[in-house]
Amino acid sequence: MNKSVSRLEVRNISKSYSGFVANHQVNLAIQPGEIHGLLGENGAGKSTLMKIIYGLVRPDAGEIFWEGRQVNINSPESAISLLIGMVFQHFNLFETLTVTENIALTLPRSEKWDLSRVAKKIITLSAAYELNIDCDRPVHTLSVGEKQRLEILRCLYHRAKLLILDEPTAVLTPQETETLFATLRQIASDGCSILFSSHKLLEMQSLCNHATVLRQGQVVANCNPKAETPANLVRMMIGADLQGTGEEDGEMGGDSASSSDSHLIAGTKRKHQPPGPVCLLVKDLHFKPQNPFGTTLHNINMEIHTGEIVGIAGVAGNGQTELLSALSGEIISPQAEMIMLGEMPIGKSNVTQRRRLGLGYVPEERLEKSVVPSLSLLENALLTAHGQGLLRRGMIRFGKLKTWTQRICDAFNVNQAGVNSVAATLSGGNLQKFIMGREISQNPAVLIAAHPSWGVDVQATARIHEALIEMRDTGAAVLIISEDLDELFALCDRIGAIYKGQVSPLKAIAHTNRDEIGSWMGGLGFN
Ligand SMILES: Nc1ncnc2c1ncn2[C@@H]1O[C@H](COP(=O)(O)OP(=O)(O)OP(=O)(O)O)[C@@H](O)[C@H]1O
Repeated sequence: MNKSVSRLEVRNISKSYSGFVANHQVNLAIQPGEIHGLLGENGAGKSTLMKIIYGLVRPDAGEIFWEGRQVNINSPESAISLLIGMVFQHFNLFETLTVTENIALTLPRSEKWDLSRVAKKIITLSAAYELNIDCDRPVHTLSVGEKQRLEILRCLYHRAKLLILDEPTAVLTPQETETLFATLRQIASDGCSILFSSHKLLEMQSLCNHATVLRQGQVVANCNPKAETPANLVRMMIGADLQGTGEEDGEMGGDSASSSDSHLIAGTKRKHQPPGPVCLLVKDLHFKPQNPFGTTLHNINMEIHTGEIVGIAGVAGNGQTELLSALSGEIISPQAEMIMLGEMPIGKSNVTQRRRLGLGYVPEERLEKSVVPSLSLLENALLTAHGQGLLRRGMIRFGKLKTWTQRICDAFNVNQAGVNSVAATLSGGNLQKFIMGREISQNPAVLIAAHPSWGVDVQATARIHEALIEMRDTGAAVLIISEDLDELFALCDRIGAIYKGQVSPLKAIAHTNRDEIGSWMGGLGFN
C-alpha cells in the first residue's frame, strides 16, 4: 500500500439538525496504522462525525475518501464492506441473544449458522486480547463493562482496517483501559487505523500521536496530544481555561492511561467536617438472583452517614448491578430491615416508595433505565421528579415542569436545542449531565449513583463533582458505585470495593490507597 495515501480522509463534512450545527466543514485524515484521537467537549460533534464515517448519518455536505478513492458510505453495511468497524457509546446488541449469536448475526450467510465455529473464534480472540467473555451468556445478563467488551470483540472479529471507537473506555477500570490500549496499539501496529474519541485528556495523551480537536462542530486544532499539557488540551477543547480547578500548565504525557481526568478537577473543595448520623444502613443484605448469570450478594453490611460520600469500586460484573437494584428497590430484599433509610425499613419498598422517602437513584444504564429515549427531556424530568410539585390532582403542571427542566439544563449546562428535545437525540455526555442534574436537583437525603461522570467531559465532570460535594456538605449521604478509581479517590470520604457479591470494609480515604482498593477489587485481602 502506498504510504502517502490516507486510509480515510473526510473533506468539508457538514451536518445540521433542524438548524443546529453538529458538524461544520470538518476535515480529517487518518493514515494506515495511525491511532487518531477525536477530542472535544460534550456535544462538540464527535459522535456525529463518527456516525457519518460509519454510514449511520448522512452528511448535508462533504466528501469521504477511502484509500484515495471517493466513496459513498450510505449505510453501516457499506462501511463494513470497506472494513470499517465501530464500537458505539450506547450498545447495539440484542439483549435476549447470546454473545455468540450477537456476533454471528453480523456475519455473512455462509458463516452465521455455524455457531460452534463462531464461538471457537470468539474464545481465541477474547483470550488473545484479554476481553474475557462467556460465549453462551445472553446479553441481558452482562454488565455494562462486559457489553462494551462484546462490542469491541465484534469489531475485532471482523478484522476492521479502520476501527472507530466512541469513548470505549467510559466503563473500563484503569487496568482494563491499560489492557485495551495495549490491544489497540497491537492492532494499530498490524496496520489497522483507529479513530478514537474521548474527552479524557490523559487517555488521548497515552494512546494518540495525532488528534483533531472539535469545538461546536468545527475543527479548532490538530495536534500531537503527547506534546501538549492537559491545560493546553482543555483550552483547545473549550476555548478557555477550566474554571476553578487550580489546574496549571505542566509537563504531562507518558504511557500510563488514567481512567479519567478527575484528578485534574477535584480535591480542592473538600470540607473537613465530621459526618452525621447513619442515613442508609445495609444489614446482612443477601440476595440470590433468579438470573443464572447474576451475582449473588453475600451478607453485605454498610453504614452511610449524612454528610459523607462513600464509594464502592469494583470490576464490572462483581455484583454492582445486583447491589444497585437491591438498594434502589428494583429488587425487593428478603427482609425489610436489611435496608434502613434513617429509621425506616425499606427493603420491601418499591422504587417509587423509596424515592418518596428521599432516595435518589442514577442507574448504570443511561438509555435503558435512566430515561425513556423516545420521550422529551420534559417528560423524562417528570418521570422521577413528579413528587416535586409538578402534579396537581393528577394533572401535569406544564409551566412548572418547563421551568423545572430548564433549571436542570441551565445548572448542569445540558447543551441541547430545548426542553422538548427527545432524549435519544442528546449527545451521551449531555444526557448523563441531564440525568445527574435531574436527581441532584431533587435534593434527596441519600443519592445512589452509578458512574456519575460516565462519558462526561472534564468541565462537566467538575460541575457534577461540585454538585455532589455541595449535597454532601448540606447533609446528604452519597453512595457512588463506579469502576473509576480516580473519580472515587477524588470525591469520596470513605471507599471500599465489591468482589463476587461481597463488599469490603469501607475505609477513610486517608487510611487507604489505590493499591489496597485495587487488590480488594481483585478479591485479595478482605474475604
Ligand atoms: N439525531 C439528532 N437530532 C438532533 N440533534 C442531534 C442529533 N444527533 C446529535 N444531535 C446534536 O448534535 C450535537 C453533537 O452531538 P454529538 O453526539 O456528535 O456530540 P459528541 O461530541 O459526541 O458529544 P458527547 O461527548 O457528549 O458524546 C449535540 O448537541 C446533539 O444534541
